[in-house]
Amino acid sequence: MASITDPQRTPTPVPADTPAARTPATAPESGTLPPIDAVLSAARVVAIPTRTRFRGIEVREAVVFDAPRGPSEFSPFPEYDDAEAASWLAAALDFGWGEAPPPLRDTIAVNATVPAVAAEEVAGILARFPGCTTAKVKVAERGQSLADDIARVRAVREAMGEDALIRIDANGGWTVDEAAHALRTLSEFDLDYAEQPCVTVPELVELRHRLTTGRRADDGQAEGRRAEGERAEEPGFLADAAFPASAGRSPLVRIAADESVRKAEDPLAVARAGAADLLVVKAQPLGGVGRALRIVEEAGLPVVVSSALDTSAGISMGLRLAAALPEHLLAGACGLGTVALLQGDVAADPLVPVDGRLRVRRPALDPELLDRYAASPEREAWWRERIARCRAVLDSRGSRL
Ligand SMILES: O=C(O)CCC(=O)C1=CC=C[C@@H](O)[C@@H]1C(=O)O
Ligand SMILES: [Mg+2]
Repeated sequence: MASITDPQRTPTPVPADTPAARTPATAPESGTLPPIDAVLSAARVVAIPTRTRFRGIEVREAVVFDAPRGPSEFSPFPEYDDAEAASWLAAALDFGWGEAPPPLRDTIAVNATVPAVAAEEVAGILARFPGCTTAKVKVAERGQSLADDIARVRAVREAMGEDALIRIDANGGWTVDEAAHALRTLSEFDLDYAEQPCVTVPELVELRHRLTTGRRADDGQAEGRRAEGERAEEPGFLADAAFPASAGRSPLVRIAADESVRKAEDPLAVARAGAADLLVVKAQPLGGVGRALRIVEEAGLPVVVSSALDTSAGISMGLRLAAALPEHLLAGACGLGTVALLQGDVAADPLVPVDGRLRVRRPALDPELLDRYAASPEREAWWRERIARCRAVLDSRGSRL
């Protein structure tokens, strides 16, 4: 990323519930990144247990900033390298010290997010998302089977009723063959879309082709399975060589790209390749609200704004992105209700769904909660060093607010 400058941005009033009247006394000169000392002195590191294991995580660590423009967050997953994590820092600095684009709406509908839990646990998870009429269900979890996925999706359909929209997210866990088979099987649940069913853009292209025509692009033999995939041993996964032709030209189920946007060198490649019907966009990995907006506008595909399992500080960044999107590009409920999956939060009035929606706001950080969830001194030091290294990466890229 050469720059996170957005000359189009106009100053926006800080929403009422921010620690507001805080003048941007420490705000940097327009465009310049805030000094590292100011960034570190605004930082608090928290470690918040999840209610249920989610993408292998049982404790969510995050840095939250008590920044001049309001709370902000830096929470790349620990395994990400500095080059990738630097974009998350750009986003945090942009939201905490820069100007956010003006919101076009006051509330955002959100989906319930259902981790890869046993079917019996589904109702308990959904109860944390009151009023949500869309659910996103994790599937293709390592060590589980398609039968587990079907049982989980069925439990969601039974709990939410026929009118609910159900999406699935495979996090790239399937080969093309596995995905084609799984999506045909899951089509009885009338899915809204399937998020990142396979890892690569060519795989997504092939899958979309197959879901549209019922045939393989090369009309050849079944491809090999993902070598390390435990699910690969499941009988019947290759029984799809003659995938039944779908009627007409629309795919059996829409394909959404997530990792192919947020982890790609070129976040627009997936749209250019015609590999997805819609995009899932996240403000932190894409370098901030302004940059994500530009990517969405260039891609020209409908989007769902989603969380990175952030605290309310990071969720407010995602909300601001969702609130700034042109209406025709917003593809339904956003994946921003995930504070409900955490055991606690950094705000006394957290951004959890009410009547299936979140109000667009930046809740203040609560000092008592920051103390309660403070990370250990070792983890605190690790995150502070990470911030300094990522900040150096941004300097080397010539990044600006
Ligand atoms: O989109 C949602 O409903 C919630 C957010 C979500 O699913 C994710 C958050 C954080 C990490 C990701 O593995 C995961 C995703 O893949 O979309
Ligand atoms: Mg996803």
